[in-house]
Amino acid sequence: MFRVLVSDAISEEGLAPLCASAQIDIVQKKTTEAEEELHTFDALLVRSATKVTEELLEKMPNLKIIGRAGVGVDNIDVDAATKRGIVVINAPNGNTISAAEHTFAMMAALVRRIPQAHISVKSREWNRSAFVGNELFGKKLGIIGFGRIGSEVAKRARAFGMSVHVYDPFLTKERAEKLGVSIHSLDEVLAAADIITVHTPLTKETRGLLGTENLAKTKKGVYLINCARGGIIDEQALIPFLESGHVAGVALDVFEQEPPGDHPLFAFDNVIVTPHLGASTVEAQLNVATQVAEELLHFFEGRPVTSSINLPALSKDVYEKIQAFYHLGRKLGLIASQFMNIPVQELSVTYAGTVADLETTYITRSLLAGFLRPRVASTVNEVNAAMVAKERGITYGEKFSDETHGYANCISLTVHGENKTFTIKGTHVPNYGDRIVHFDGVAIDFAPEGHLLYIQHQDRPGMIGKVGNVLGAHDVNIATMQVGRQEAGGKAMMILSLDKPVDDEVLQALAQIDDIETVKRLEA
Ligand SMILES: NC(=O)C1=CN([C@@H]2O[C@H](COP(=O)(O)OP(=O)(O)OC[C@H]3O[C@@H](n4cnc5c(N)ncnc54)[C@H](O)[C@@H]3O)[C@@H](O)[C@H]2O)C=CC1
Ligand SMILES: O=C(O)CCC(=O)C(=O)O
Repeated sequence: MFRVLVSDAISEEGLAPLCASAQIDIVQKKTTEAEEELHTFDALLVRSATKVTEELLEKMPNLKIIGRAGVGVDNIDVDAATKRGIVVINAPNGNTISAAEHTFAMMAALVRRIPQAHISVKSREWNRSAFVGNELFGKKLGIIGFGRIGSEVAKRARAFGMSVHVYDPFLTKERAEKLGVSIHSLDEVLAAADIITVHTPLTKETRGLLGTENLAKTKKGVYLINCARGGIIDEQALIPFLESGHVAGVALDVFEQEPPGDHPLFAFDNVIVTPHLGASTVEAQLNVATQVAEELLHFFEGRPVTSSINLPALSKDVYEKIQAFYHLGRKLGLIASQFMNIPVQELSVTYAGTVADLETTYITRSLLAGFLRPRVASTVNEVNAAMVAKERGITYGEKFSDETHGYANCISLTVHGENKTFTIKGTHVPNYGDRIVHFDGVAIDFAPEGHLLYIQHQDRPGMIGKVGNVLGAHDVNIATMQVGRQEAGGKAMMILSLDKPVDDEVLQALAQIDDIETVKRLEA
């Protein structure tokens, strides 16, 4: 049974698939009301009201996934979640249309002074000359940030006969041409636009993007709109530009502090505001709730999630192809880590054959997580493996090669320790399973499963019998045994698969046999 805490107002209809699952127990409460049981939840579902801080995560040690029913994840400490191996997902496009329509509604309201006129008429006034506005037709719209919402705003602007000037450093020429907009530098957009609307995430680069310096570059009489995130337009910096009339009007749906309280901008008649309503439509809320609910179900069923913030995106098709290698990678890392139970500096992974054409980043993350698991006390998985490796000074890299050693695919892991280097190679055989085909310089063939025992010895007659006798005397049954050697009479090894794990006493008894040099327990 998985326990899900829904701590913000999320569409009940959208959550229905989760509620219907017999495997899922849903609790709808604010985190502050669930203090006593926070440690029991596997998943947390939020909108923007819940602040998912490091402190909250500390109280939720069982948490595996955080779902944001919306786009912006700035209310979630994603780094802290990543560090703990918690997957963060969002609903990237469920509210795009609503946010674009709200932006457009704000734009029309701003240039036609609709909110001001509305208040005036309801105050029993009839002052038509006080509310002369501007047409949108023929105006230049500057869009900063041309992702999902920015591009939907552009489509609507073109339908209104506006020309659209875009600044987005990541926008390709092809996409701009397809949507009938022109790409410009930020300065060009600032200088040309009659109306500027921002649609970027709030990042180090975009915080204060429209501050004093850039506001001074805008056209006199410009209108500004922020329906993205508070702080992209610097609220304090706006004040002198509104006082001087340089900025003709501002529409804000979002604020640096939400709720904004008694904000100095509210004193300006030409500043119109809404309380973060961009996504507040029945349709958007149903969409985002349905998207995160479906993703959560996939996650709990062990299927891939497609909208994770802290994992590489993985479609169902790709997941199905890499699944087998993902498990093989995990086993290679796990076995190598136990074999090289010394400090290591570097892991080098080489992919050959069919696996080299797949999304190997995921496989490498899985291998890294397998490698780190015996070494760290906290949770380590593909979400935080790269971060944990970095913290421990372990670097890793991927290579591609043609050397498959006769197999259709081969993953090779070389671990570099201070005075020792170790290589393990594995292959996945469809309908048969994973096989380790090379272990520390010796060609061998065994399944990386269960309780394994590695014995390195001199190649002498009678070794197998001696090992069998010791294990038999300790009531340990051998399921399979594979032997390999570099050359006759030289270094040889046995890999045994046992029905139960062996204790230190058995290891010591085996190590005392003449010609046995090393004995290691390996759990896979
Ligand atoms: N008011 C509301 O209720 C809602 C607000 N939002 C917010 O709207 C914003 C946009 O959302 P989406 O379009 O879905 O995101 P998106 O990720 O599809 O698009 C963001 C765009 O910003 C661009 N960008 C990033 N850094 C930039 C920079 N320094 N300068 C210029 N462009 C930059 C990116 O290349 C990308 O094209 C986000 O902040 C999101 O949180 C989203 C939904 C509802
Ligand atoms: O959940 C909401 O209403 C806010 C939506 C939003 O800002 C977002 O999706 O980024």
